[in-house]
Amino acid sequence: MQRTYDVNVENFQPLITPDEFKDAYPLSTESAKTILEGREEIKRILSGKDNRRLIITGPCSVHDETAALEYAEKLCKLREEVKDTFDIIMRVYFEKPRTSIGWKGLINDPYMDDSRDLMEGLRRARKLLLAITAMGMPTATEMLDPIIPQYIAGLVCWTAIGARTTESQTHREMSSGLSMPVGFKNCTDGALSTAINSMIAAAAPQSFLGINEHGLVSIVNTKGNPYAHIVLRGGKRPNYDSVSIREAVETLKQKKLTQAIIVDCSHANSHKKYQRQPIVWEDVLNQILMDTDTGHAIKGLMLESNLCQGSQSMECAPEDLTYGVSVTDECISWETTEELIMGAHEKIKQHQAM
Ligand SMILES: O=C[C@H](O)[C@H](O)COP(=O)(O)O
Ligand SMILES: C=C(OP(=O)(O)O)C(=O)O
Repeated sequence: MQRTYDVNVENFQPLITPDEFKDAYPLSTESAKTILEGREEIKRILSGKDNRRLIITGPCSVHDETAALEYAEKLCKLREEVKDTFDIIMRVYFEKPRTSIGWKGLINDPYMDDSRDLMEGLRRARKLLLAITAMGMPTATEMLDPIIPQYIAGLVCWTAIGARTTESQTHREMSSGLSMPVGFKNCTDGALSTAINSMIAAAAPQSFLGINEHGLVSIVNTKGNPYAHIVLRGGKRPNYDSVSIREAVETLKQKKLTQAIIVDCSHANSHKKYQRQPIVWEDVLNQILMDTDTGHAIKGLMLESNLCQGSQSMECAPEDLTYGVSVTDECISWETTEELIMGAHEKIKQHQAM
């Protein structure tokens, strides 16, 4: 009889189980300390127990581990310098959600040649997260595939659910079981309601299908994630201005949700132009310095930043790419990043001394 299932599947390639994988690339004591302390600091900031703000900064996507490590080293030093005012977390993004098609990130296609060696991608992602957390740098990523967390989520301090998946039940269920605070982006058209509904769904206990650490397909029963929050990234129009932030605060209040907002200075808030990120940054910083309840609700800022500014096309061979330049969205340079963060640190210090 003609097959009625898997008609469009080319083949299945079994993976090693999450526990075998974690045994091969184990968590060190230093990394465990960074992750556990990093998550606690984020929770304290989101809940208002710590007055500092979060800065989630780093490349739009990691495609070159050497450049990511160089960035992490610089960021570690900066993190130490501004630790009185900010808690810096590094964007270490391996999964890229595409509007239609395109490179889906280091895990999906680590050789960037469409060979799609996911096992190698997972290995490289885990090794990089281990190296970055061993330096003492807390990590942020976007979780897209619902199986991947079993392989790497133990090394992540903050997770985003992106604008393209914020309305997805699968991602809300997954978030309800994740071990770290999860930020839900508003959806691509700018509607807040999808992210607000996500926060409610993620905070609730859920039951769904997943895999356990032995790789067994299982019913996953979760407790709910108490640290789900909203990330404003713009939509049809930017939403970092004080009127938009006020609207978000009022909506969170009405729904009796924690008034904790992270503003993404990139994406639709900057029309994906790296030159506009500093404009958004300064505006949001001024709102924070206003000491109003909207300013207090802004718990963090996100930057897309790399060693060098701009972006490059992936049309050339991977070895011909320019070092330290994004292959996905445009990023600000390291120099601009340092200038923005140091400038904000000084302004907050002066404000506190007044
Ligand atoms: O952050 C990255 C991109 O904005 C996201 O992956 C969508 O990219 P695309 O619209 O180029 O596919
Ligand atoms: C894809 C991203 O953002 P968004 O979901 O807001 O487009 C991202 O931060 O890499």
